[in-house]
Amino acid sequence: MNEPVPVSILTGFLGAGKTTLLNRLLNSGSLSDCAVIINEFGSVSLDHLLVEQANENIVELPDGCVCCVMRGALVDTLADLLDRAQTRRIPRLSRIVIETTGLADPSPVLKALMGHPVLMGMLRLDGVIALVDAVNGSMTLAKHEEARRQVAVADRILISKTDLIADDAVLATLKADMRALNPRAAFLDMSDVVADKGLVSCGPYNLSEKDDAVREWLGEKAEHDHAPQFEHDHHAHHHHDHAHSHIQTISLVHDGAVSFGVVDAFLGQLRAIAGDHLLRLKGLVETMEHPERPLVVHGVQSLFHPPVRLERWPDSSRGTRMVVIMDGGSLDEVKRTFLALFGTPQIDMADHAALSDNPLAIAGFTVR
Ligand SMILES: Nc1nc2c(ncn2[C@@H]2O[C@H](COP(=O)(O)OP(=O)(O)OP(=O)(O)O)[C@@H](O)[C@H]2O)c(=O)[nH]1
Repeated sequence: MNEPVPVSILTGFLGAGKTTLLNRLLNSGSLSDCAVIINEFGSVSLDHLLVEQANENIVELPDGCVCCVMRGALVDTLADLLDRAQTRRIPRLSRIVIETTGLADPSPVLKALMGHPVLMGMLRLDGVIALVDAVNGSMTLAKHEEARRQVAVADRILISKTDLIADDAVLATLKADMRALNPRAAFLDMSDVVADKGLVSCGPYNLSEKDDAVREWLGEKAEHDHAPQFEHDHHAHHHHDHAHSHIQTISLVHDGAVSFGVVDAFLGQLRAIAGDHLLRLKGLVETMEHPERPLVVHGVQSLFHPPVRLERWPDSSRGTRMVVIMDGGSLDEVKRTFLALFGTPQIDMADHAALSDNPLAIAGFTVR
């Protein structure tokens, strides 16, 4: 009988750096005999395009958040991978890594796996690795229950974007916030970690080392009624909260190339329109300046990363595909601005020149 295949869960709030870490692991060869399951929130999926390697072991779950509606699809995908490995249609798997969406509470995923006796005969739940962005981390933990749960269930917490933090006190506060949620997890700095197999291998997931609240979420009766540091409710459907909250997503698509100035103007306008409501922007853009090298844009709350260019298009589509995720605010305004700037004429709407010549627009970016 084959040894159970370890399953690692990679979690972390929107834009924390999960795909960046996966790319480092894939490029270092550490995941060569592993399968990677990617789940994304938003109907235009980009993550699989931003993962720099394409092979049959990288599987994208269809649109939807794995913690809510996608648990059935996850179980089917795992069963299919195991079947393909057993029937030697793919090589034997040494590990499966599941990347959750940034809005996922990982506990229902863990619970779904733990509660599936057939799968658990063939799989072994290994570590939960949570990524936390040093720039937005404390604010995100304060505002979003999903982020608190990601930290609480983790065995290992990787802190990303420490290179962007000038003040050590910010990091100290973040670590204290995370300690309050998870007293035992190891903290690692993303800029120090070696991207090898050891990073995703934490050893069997050990519930007895977890906080009472975590054991309760995972269905193990806890001694106490609640743990005060988590403002979670005990309603059976707590994990559906984000589906009914103010979090909304929009996909913006445009055919044909645009100038870099248009992209720059749109990013400036987006910051102004969305303000604190913006959780995430990511996109691939065909620019007139380098049509063969797509521009990748990333915004994570108020932090906009410098756009980068990919060497080539990851698939046969061209043009612009962007996803914007907001917590409240007006997606409609974002859409109208996009249509105006990207050159889709609309009645009663400012045109491109009026918007891009706006003296209040936020100053631009340089492209790496
Ligand atoms: N400076 C810096 N940028 C980082 C670091 N980690 C990630 N980023 C940037 O953060 C942005 C978002 O990173 P992703 O890897 O796409 O984040 P993600 O968690 O996969 O995002 P979602 O799937 O949307 O939740 C990108 O522009 C990355 O280059 C880091 O340690 N330092």
